Amino acid sequence: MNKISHETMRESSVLRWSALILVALTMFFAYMFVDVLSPLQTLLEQQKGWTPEVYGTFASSEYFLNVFVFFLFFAGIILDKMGIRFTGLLSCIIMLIGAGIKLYAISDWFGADNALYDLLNSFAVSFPPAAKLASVGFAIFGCGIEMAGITVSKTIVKWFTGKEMALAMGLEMAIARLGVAVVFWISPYFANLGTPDVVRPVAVCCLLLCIGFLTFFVYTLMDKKLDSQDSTLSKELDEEPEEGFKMSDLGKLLTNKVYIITALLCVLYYAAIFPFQKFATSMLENRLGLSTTDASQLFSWFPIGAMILTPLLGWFLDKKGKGATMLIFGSILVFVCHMTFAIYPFVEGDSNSLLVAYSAIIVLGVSFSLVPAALWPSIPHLVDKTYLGSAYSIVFLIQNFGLWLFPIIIGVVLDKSNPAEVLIANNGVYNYTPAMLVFASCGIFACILGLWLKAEDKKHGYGLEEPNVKS
Ligand SMILES: NCCCC[C@H](NC(=O)[C@@H](N)CCCCN)C(=O)O
Repeated sequence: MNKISHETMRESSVLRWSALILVALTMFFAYMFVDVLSPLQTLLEQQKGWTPEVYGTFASSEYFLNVFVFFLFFAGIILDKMGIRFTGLLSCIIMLIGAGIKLYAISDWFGADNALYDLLNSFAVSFPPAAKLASVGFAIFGCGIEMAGITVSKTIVKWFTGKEMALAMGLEMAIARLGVAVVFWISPYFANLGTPDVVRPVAVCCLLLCIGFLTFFVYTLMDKKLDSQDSTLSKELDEEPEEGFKMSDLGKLLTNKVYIITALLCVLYYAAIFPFQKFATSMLENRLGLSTTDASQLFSWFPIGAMILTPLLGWFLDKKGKGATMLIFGSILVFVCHMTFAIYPFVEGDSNSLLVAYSAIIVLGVSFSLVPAALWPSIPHLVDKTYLGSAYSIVFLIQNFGLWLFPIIIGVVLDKSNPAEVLIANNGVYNYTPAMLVFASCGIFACILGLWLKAEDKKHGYGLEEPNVKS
């Protein structure tokens, strides 16, 4: 009798974790690109005339096509139908195209003697042509990075189900956070290398994106081998082939109450994080009177804190569970941080003020570990794996709507709460209190949804409070 081997590459921890590192590196470089301009808002205003409103609209353009052309919706279907290798490579190519356009838009090559420049300058003149074209590039890049995000999530589920799934997701996010921390350091550094210039750091990050493409390409070789091992194994075990994705599965998703609660929690929570990240450097400059470099370095402790804690909390979730409880605590902490920046009477140059600011940023880092570490591994508990790609894509789609809307809201709130005459009277220092109150309110609503989710889990037993590793 032939002996059937149940071993696939997934059973080798070295190969499993190598696969994770390869896809995580793609996300590392992608996240660097996302925030390359975040620490340079002040320089953008001085050099390119991008007001907070222009900057806010540019920042939110990352999500525009995902939300309004439903790109993410199609990305989920493409992922479920075409698989990880095709979707992952496609997403990298889309990111590179978008990044190239953004680089061109802010460079000196795109200037007044250019027909496209003149065309973009012929309408909505308060929005500079460079910002318009950069927004188009960023919107295309946004399609790529979100498509890559759902592909990577599905990849992790593929390799780690029944194993250290939350730890793996936590580690992947930790590597992405490291990208954000690194870019908050190197972006002002490259910008100020010689004559201050916003183009240099963007060019560097474009090059790094190419490395991300290569690491994903290497991963596809492993993925192909794993698929062939899986199909040989199912033939040997005489298993029925898995049912593929059907359009009717989307209906199942959208009528799944607990899945929708999770998606709403996700949009509210992340609205208080990523849009805040776009304004954080400027907020710290204005609230504490710090230089761009100091504000940016202070803020970089947020992704660093999240980077250290997310895998640890992922490990905790694998071993002990308590996912829904983690979502509730994380939401409370985001509220605490934003309220601190909204109402604490910060004084320029005061060491207590600096201590409070550092503490609030660390609290935010802890929050940003608790929620992502628990949220993403909870999705496979709520839906069938045949439409997991679509399940991730629809959560991302709803979340992207919030990520698109909030930078615009905050830009408008900042402009309205700082009319020109008040700004002049305040020596150009922006009042950030109303904007921070908007962010804080998201934390409260997310917390309420977390409590609801926990109650539903208790009633129906989805296993959100259960450990992932089955011993
Ligand atoms: N495998 C990890 C899944 C998601 C991680 C999550 N990312 C997102 O939610 C993205 N849709 C938005 C990224 C926005 C960056 N501009 C995360 O916590 O990073």
